[in-house]
Amino acid sequence: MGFLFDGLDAEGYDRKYSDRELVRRILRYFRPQAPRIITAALMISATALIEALIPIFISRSIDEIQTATSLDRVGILAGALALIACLSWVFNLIRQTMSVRAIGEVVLAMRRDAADAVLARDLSFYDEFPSGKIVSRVNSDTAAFAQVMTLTMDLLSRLLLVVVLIGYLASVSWSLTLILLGLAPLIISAALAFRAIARRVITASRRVNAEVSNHIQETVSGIGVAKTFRQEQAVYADFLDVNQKSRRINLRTRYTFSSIFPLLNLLAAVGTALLVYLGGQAVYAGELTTGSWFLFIQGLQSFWFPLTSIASFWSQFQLGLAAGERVFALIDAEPRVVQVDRLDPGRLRGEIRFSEVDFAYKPGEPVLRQFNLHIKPGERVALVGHTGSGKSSIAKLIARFYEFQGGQIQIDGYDIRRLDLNAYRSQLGMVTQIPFLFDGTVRENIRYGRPDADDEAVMAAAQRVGNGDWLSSLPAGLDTPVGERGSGLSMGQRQLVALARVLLQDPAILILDEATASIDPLTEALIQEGLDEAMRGRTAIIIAHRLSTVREVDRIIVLRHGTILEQGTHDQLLAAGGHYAELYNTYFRHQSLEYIEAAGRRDAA
Ligand SMILES: Nc1ncnc2c1ncn2[C@@H]1O[C@H](COP(=O)(O)OP(=O)(O)OP(=O)(O)O)[C@@H](O)[C@H]1O
Repeated sequence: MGFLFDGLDAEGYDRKYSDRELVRRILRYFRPQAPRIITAALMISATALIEALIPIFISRSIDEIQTATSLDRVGILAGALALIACLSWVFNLIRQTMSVRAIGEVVLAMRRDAADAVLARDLSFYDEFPSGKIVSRVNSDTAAFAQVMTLTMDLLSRLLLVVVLIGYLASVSWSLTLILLGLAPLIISAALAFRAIARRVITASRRVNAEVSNHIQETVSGIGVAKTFRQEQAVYADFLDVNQKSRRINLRTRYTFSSIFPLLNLLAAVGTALLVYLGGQAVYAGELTTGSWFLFIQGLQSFWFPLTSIASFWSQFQLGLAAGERVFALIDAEPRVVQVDRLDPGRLRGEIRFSEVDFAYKPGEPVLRQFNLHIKPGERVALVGHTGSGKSSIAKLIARFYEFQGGQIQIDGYDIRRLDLNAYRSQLGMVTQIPFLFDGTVRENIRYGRPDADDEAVMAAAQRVGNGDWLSSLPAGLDTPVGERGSGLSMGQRQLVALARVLLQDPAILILDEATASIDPLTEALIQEGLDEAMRGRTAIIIAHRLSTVREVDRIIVLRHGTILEQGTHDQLLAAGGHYAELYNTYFRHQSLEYIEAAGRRDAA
């Protein structure tokens, strides 16, 4: 039942499917599994039939033994029972294998579609929807759906057994069958009531368990900060509190479970007593054989499980469908970045033109308004401006991560919307502030830039960054593992790997978000060399944070609130004494050698 409360929060891309549409969609996944499902269904029917035979045979033996003159018949009945049990085992095995396989394949196909859809989504989708929830849809929701499908198969087989038994019982005694059927609503309503209670306590228990896990995760990930501020005791006390609460609630859950389910058994016992009493009277009056009496008592037992399951089945089935619906909604979420054509532009020259571009992440909150910018092939452009001025947004639009609402963006004269995204992005290199490295070796991470590159090409790219001097600082050279998200490397080393990766990729356009974090001077020099190498011969757009960069580029574009305030070289802009000069004084100047030397002299004085 673990899935019952997973990922139930609604998301913006959620939609309601009509029942028909939902069923049609589910059936489409099951269609390729038709042979397995049909086999399973046949096995379910066969098992139900022969399992119904077991109590019938036993009841017959009871009757036979009273009038038997020899034990032969009883022996035959016992043999038949053993045979039925074996057959039932075989049928069950086939059914389980078939249904597990069919459902497994369906889940595989759903997960594949969901993963495809997630990978195809543009970045705006990930901004809006937390990755944890997307993961939960691909993972838990598909599992929940599978669980419900398995449950449905099980229940169907049980129900079929009940139908066969009831049919037989009715032919033996109408009145007792009616009593048995009369107990059904009682059992179902009791089971429903108990289920409601169970659900409440389970919810509380799940919440508190999640709280405990969260607490542990937060404590472990923030342990460095806690230690720095000597807060270990407080963290420990908080944890004890949460743990105490968890113990209380989990105990209550256990008590509830251990008290309500025996109550259900009590109800079953009352029903049995009733049948024993009335059946006994009928046997006494000669209206019923002893064997049939036993059959009714046994019938209640077979009745019991499916009825309590039916009570909970419907809501579980709904939850399973809802899980399926959530997965379909994820698969069907409309992409916002839509290409209207698949033009392969060949090797790009790297010309970029924004004409009257309007862009907003959210309706009503424009970031760029009728924005114009022309970057020549091979030009090095630095974007500068205060935080929130729109630098990254321009880079993201060039990378086609987001859809813009008005105007046009052209790459080498082609409308960006008409390009084949794969072909285009293969010529677009990106180095982010905190480069994302995948768990693996440095070599694998560099090769990510061009998966078909051989070892020599990878090594050559690594050597082009700072003459390869940085490789000696890695314990196992290119084979050094980078750890999860690159955590095993220093920030500077990660930047160097990212630069080598982009050199191997050899893009026509390079987008670079310079790191703001300070790095030791040696690594900084290596990065600078790597950067120069990476920018050579291609168009480069740099979200600049370093003085050395802004001094080097062909053009600095100064942004404020999504508009270009001024542009030119470092010297031109300084001389103009405008916003850049102001930025320089507050942001870049302290990085200059003259400033650092003057500060040194002041400190010494
Ligand atoms: N994913 C997003 N969703 C919604 N709004 C966003 C998103 N990213 C940026 N914005 C908003 O768009 C505006 C421009 O942001 P942008 O990231 O382009 O600025 P920036 O100049 O790159 O800033 P920084 O130097 O801090 O990275 C800001 O007002 C910001 O709040």
